[in-house]
Amino acid sequence: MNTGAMLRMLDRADKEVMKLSRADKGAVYEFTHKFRNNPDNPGLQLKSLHGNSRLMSARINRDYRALLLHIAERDFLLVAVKHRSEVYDDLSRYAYRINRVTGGIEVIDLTPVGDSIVGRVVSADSSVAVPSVTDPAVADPSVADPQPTPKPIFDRYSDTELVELGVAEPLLPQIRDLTTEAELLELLDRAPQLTTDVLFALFDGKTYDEVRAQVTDPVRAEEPIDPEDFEAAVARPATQVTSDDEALQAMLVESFGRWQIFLHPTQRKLVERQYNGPARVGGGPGTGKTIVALHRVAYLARQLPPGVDKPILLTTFNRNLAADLRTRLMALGGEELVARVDIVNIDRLASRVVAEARAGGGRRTVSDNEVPQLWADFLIETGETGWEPEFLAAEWTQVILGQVLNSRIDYFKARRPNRGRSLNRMERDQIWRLTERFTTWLEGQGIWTWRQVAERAARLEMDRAAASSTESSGSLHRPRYRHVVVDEAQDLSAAHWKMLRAMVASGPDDMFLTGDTHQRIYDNHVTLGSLGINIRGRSSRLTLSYRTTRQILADALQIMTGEVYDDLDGGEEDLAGYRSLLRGERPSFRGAATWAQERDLIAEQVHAWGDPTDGSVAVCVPTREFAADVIARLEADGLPAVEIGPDGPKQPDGVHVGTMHRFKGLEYQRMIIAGVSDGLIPRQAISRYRDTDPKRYQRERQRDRSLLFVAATRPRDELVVLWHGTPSPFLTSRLVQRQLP
Ligand SMILES: Nc1ncnc2c1ncn2[C@@H]1O[C@H](COP(=O)(O)OP(=O)(O)OP(=O)(O)O)[C@@H](O)[C@H]1O
Repeated sequence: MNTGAMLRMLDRADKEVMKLSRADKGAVYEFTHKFRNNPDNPGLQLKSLHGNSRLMSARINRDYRALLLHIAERDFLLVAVKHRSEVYDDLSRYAYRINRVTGGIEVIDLTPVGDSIVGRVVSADSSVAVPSVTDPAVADPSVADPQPTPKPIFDRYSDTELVELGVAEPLLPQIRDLTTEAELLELLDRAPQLTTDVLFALFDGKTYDEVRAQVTDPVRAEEPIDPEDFEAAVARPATQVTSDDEALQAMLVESFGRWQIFLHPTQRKLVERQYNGPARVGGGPGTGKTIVALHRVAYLARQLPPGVDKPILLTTFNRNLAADLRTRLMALGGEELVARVDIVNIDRLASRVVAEARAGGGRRTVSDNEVPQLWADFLIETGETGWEPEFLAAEWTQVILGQVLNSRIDYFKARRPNRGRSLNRMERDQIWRLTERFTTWLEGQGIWTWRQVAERAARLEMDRAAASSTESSGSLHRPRYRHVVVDEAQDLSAAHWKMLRAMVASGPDDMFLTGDTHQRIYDNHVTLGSLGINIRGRSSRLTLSYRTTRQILADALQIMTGEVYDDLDGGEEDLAGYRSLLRGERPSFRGAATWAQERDLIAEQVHAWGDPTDGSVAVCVPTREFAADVIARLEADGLPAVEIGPDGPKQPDGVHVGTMHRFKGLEYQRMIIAGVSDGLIPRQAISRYRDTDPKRYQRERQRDRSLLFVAATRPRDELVVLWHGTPSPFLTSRLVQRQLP
């Protein structure tokens, strides 16, 4: 007879466990092991707490008891780890139920709010509302004058309204009494996830309807909920549990990252859904898009038949991001998972395709930044006049290569969005002929650009896919992958997308894309629908940031004020509902008279933080020259400084210093963004397009704004923004006026 049992852990319990001493954690590990082998083991003293209720306790060691919820015959959920005195003291403290909105299990600790020390020491001043991008003037609750008899925070909403949003009913009496942010935080520290999400969003000034649409609806169960069916409830995404016993044990022993174990219900739903075609997950920085992409890969891998091939492609924009994906996927699923996944950055994938077809002809690949200069050289050498090299470079990369145009006729018909001046047929004919001569000229020099490689790879893959559709099944030309997962999707070009589309057969779960157009830092704008990637009806958004504090988010969103962003498919996207449950200091803003003085401020700030050299602090600057200056300044003070290169920081320790592009995908505890001055951010060089090519000007400006936004959303706890001379126009007057004397 099988005496074993299933034991999963509810997400809130792991927070308690992680606070235990090493020895007690070890005891929890022992306990879970024994329990899974045989819950009836007399040493475990498993017993019901509420008479015939589902709530049970079991002995972990002399001091600690496990609080368990009995789900089914031999299926248990570890809901809390408590000191033994607490477990028997007052059982009316605990309520458990199935949430009527999400269908997930919630175990609620009903200890009254208000008596704790936290409630008294957190000052009301530290509350900062996160404004929405479109409405930066959202009321800040901290501004309200304190009343002699404070007004309950949520008195505008009836019980029914709150319950409809998914708030846990047993907490309603306590919620009614909340009058300060400190009390709210204390309550939310132990409230179920959805209650926390809803109350915070309301507190931040979101309307009832916004909260329903942005917070509640994404986690609403699709099927009717039976409030007594705990077996069904434990399987729903809304019940945040360890996925399996091994994960629970691994977490205790190896202190796994929380992200490896607990997905937010919204994240889990997206990971485990079956999609009828390409799906896209958007969302602001730090909302776990990469985490979702990684879990999606693991989920898809679990459905694969056994084999030694790599039917899943996991790709992203650049090399260091791909390396990071590999490390994180390894942490998530080990060798076995990584063995089934091809992890490669997009340009490398394209050059692999080209190399395999021997289509490169031994050419050296040069950076796309060199293209304008190459055009200039070509025009001088050939004596061609009449066109600006800049214009031709952009036309060639964005329209001809960008859209993988096959022929002159295709170019005549091509749409040229965002290209400024229009071209008649004769002009197009001239440009087409010039580009043909230009590519032959490049070939003569033994070079080509990454965009050309991508275009060539796309063409090869499209030909390959066309060949496979005309051949009988079992041919050599089977699609390369069964599933394609793309992170940082906002930065891929049309040619990249055409290549990817051709690499996987259209069908359920073929493509899964994560990305945020607010963080687009390369000049690639696409409409996926026109590239054969139809995400209509399969597009979702994550809104809860796990990385930065509400205070940092609020200021980062100010940087984005007034700009309009696309949704990769011809529509618009905003950051509505973007929020965080973390809190900290407000970022500080400070101007210096000169760059030399600003460097002194950087050094001063790092000293004020206690000179940490463990890689937890970074300085972000606009150019490499500035990076070199900062490194020299810090080193002059005896602080080891490390440059962030294309593959990430050159070593883990020291103060990391890098240009804005390098910060994509990185996270720090504290950061300084320096050189946020007018003329540097946005770059002075783009002002020449203001009159000659306003659309380009707009695009380049948006790109620089996104770079600043990406940088501002990397720190977890503290952010300092510095400039010299006039501050960047991206810093709103509200931010600049906050500067310290
Ligand atoms: N469910 C989760 N539980 C715990 N931590 C999480 C969870 N989801 C995400 N995180 C953490 O939040 C941080 C941001 O996650 P991630 O890098 O996936 O966000 P992102 O949306 O891809 O960000 P960006 O757009 O800035 O690249 C990481 O430190 C990650 O470990």
